[in-house]
Amino acid sequence: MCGIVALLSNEPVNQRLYDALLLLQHRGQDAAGIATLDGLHFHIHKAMGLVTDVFRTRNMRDLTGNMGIGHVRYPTQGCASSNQESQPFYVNAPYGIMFAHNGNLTNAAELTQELYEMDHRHINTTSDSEVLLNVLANEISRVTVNKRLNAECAFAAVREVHKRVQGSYAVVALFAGKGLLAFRDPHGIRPICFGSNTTESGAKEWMVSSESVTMIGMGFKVERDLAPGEALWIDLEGNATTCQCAEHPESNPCAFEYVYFARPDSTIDGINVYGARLRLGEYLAETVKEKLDLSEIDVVMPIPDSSRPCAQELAARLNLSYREGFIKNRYVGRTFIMPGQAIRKKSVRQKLNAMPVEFEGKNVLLVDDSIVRGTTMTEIVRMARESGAKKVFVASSAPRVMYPNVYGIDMPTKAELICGDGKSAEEVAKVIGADAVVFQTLDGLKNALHDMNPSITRFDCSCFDGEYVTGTVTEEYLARIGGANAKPAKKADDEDEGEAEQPVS
Ligand SMILES: O=P(O)(O)OC[C@H]1O[C@H](OP(=O)(O)OP(=O)(O)O)[C@H](O)[C@@H]1O
Ligand SMILES: NC(=O)CC[C@H](N)C(=O)O
Ligand SMILES: [Mg+2]
Repeated sequence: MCGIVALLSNEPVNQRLYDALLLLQHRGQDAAGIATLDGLHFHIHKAMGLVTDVFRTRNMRDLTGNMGIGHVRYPTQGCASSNQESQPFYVNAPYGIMFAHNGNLTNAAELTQELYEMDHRHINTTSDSEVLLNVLANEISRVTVNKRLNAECAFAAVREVHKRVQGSYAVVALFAGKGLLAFRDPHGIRPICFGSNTTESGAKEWMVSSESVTMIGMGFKVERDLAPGEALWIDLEGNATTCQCAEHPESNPCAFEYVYFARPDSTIDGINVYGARLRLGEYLAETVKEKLDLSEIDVVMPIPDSSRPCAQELAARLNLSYREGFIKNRYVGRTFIMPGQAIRKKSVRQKLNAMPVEFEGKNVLLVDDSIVRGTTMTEIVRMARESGAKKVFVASSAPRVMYPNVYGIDMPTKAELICGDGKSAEEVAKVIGADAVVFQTLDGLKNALHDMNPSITRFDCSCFDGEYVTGTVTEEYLARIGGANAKPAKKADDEDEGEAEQPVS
């Protein structure tokens, strides 16, 4: 999952893009970048690291201009530890395009070859986002032969992109001297929304972002989500036009956004994420009631951060007491999206600390939003026992994660998933050392989300049920990415660290 943002204004945008990226930091911790457009000149700064580490005062000063885009990266393809694969990406023709992508293409290898042989375009990284940028650039070139780039041309190009590209994509692309294009894949797997604001001088400014929290946090009015397959063009005068570009759009938003990825204070496709997590707690409470003897449970505890709303609702429904037994170190980021198992494992202990006073002599029910590789829960159960818990039960607000995700969450192989070999809840309990484990049912997940927005009839639940909504994912593809991703990534420490300056706050 990455975070993308674009801002078009009549005032400088550098500081506000930085602020927006801070609000999207939970979507990607590996790299960050901002590109601004000043007249016909792009300025860009991007590097590995958190937003606060990447941007120094001198970088910010260089990012002049009243429009720009930003990106925080959580890699799914290509090299995880490369400055060159951090975004935004740039191509100089046609016009000069600065580009940021959230999602994952499932035909990037075929497209790379096709781009080289048919379109004579060279891809110089292993990032699927560079591939998508070049497909877009190629289609823009084709539709603008003897024409000036405008909304109509941009939409025609997006139609062609939909035909060639498979997978998930939410994109912002800034064209030098022309305007901003944003678009979403025909299944609407990854989120993207847009909003506006009227400045003190009366001018209208626009923001496009992965999540509504950036707009709310920065005083913009959320207009709406881009619909699946829809594109938005905003010209340099600030005139915005939208167009449905897909032949058969379908709304299949990613269920994992609601379970874990997105911020609870965002609303995606009409579903408030916090509300969805409470609802998941209601359904999970029903399953816990069926599977466990409630009289045995003394206390319900969340695993900070993401499981809190679910755990609170579950405790309330079951009339059980709710306590915080784990204290989170606020300076350690999200462990699931860290690169590499060793760092993830070490970080769980650094991030969470158990308070014996809440555990001694008690039977505890620990609630997490998901158990994916089992890294967190294995450590957590051990810590609960070390702190004096008698019995340790575990509940997950997501069903068993059994299949690779190919749409933007970095879990490409079954082998790395604790339930990838089809383990039952009892078998998982043995592996993580719990007395019992209860998973949300698949229907519980689907119903909870559907209740929140009945107009959406199918969510992308592929990592839970193995059904890939784009219909283009083959066994051969899954085998290929499993192999490719098994390659050890280059260590982040190998990169140039640059000179230290004061971060901008
Ligand atoms: O089974 P695993 O592979 O360990 O993955 C699942 C865990 O990872 C996430 O936490 P994370 O620390 O990333 O973020 P959070 O603070 O938002 O809960 C998620 O909330 C689970 O706790
Ligand atoms: N999670 C994402 O959206 C990743 C974007 C892109 N596939 C990359 O690996 O950089
Ligand atoms: Mg967690």
